[in-house]
Amino acid sequence: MTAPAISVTGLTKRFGARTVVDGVTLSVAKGEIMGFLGPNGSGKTTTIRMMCGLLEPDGGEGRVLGHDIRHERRAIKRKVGYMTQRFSFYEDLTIAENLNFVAGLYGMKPARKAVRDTLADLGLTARRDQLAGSLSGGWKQRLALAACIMHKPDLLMLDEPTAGVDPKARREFWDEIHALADGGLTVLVSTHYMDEAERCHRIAYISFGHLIAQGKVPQVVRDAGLTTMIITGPKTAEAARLLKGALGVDQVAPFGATLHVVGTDAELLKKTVEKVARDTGNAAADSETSLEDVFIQLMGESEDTPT
Ligand SMILES: Nc1ncnc2c1ncn2[C@@H]1O[C@H](COP(=O)(O)OP(=O)(O)OP(=O)(O)O)[C@@H](O)[C@H]1O
Repeated sequence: MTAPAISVTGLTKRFGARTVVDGVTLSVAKGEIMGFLGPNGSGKTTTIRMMCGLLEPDGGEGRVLGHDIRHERRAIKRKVGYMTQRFSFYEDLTIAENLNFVAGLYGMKPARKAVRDTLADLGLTARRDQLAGSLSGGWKQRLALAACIMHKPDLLMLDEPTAGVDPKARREFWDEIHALADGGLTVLVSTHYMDEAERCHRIAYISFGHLIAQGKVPQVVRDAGLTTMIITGPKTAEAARLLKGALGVDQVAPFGATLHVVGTDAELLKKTVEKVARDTGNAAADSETSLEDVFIQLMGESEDTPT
């Protein structure tokens, strides 16, 4: 078996008196796409920065691409492509000029060939002379990705790469990520989008610096142990009012003309939902629990027990 691309245990980081990453243990196989999820400020970026060799951990240890995360940070940095949340280019330079600049930063020789190959790999050749500032959100992300993979990294760290990008461009971006992973690149990607989480091979969920769930998406959904029911009919708003805070009900959310109701105690939930549906002249039915239901639940639970 080949060594994992990432294998870290007990990763911890403190800023002043605050522990923002607390004992994170994570393993990512070569060629795997690992999704990193969690509320704002939960410690995703900080964890990514420790694993890229950009930030020294206060506790924990591990290896990334075979290098020690404490003592071989330079070697890690060379082999990682890191797309930060606010990736920026020179807006008044063309796509090709921006990539040329990045090739120069990495000391790539011959730069012209590296740029030409990267443009071709990411379908940017036809736009090579377009000014970066005039690109749509989707093409900007593609240019950012091009800049991150030009030096042929073995590991790609993407921090919310598609924030604010439309669904079609996001889908194309993800097709690209999968193509890169098929070629052996390992990808760790943080996101707030459920559809993107579902496109990862595995996901890890972090809350208040703690890793509280990880696995394949169906496994994470199963492990959450939730039951979901839907209510449909003419009076879903009235049903929602009655269900909020009712026995056995943890979440109530309208989705178009239906109401999703989620709880941890299946029996109690069913009893309450069926009664409310009857009383309001609506219909109740069993439904599938979604990943979003699970994340909302995890967020709620961790709010109750902050560390
Ligand atoms: N250099 C720093 N100094 C002090 N506090 C910091 C520093 N970097 C991050 N933090 C704090 O650490 C916590 C975790 O931040 P981090 O950026 O890792 O979270 P995140 O999960 O990536 O959030 P988001 O989804 O909003 O990007 C936040 O409360 C943040 O304010």
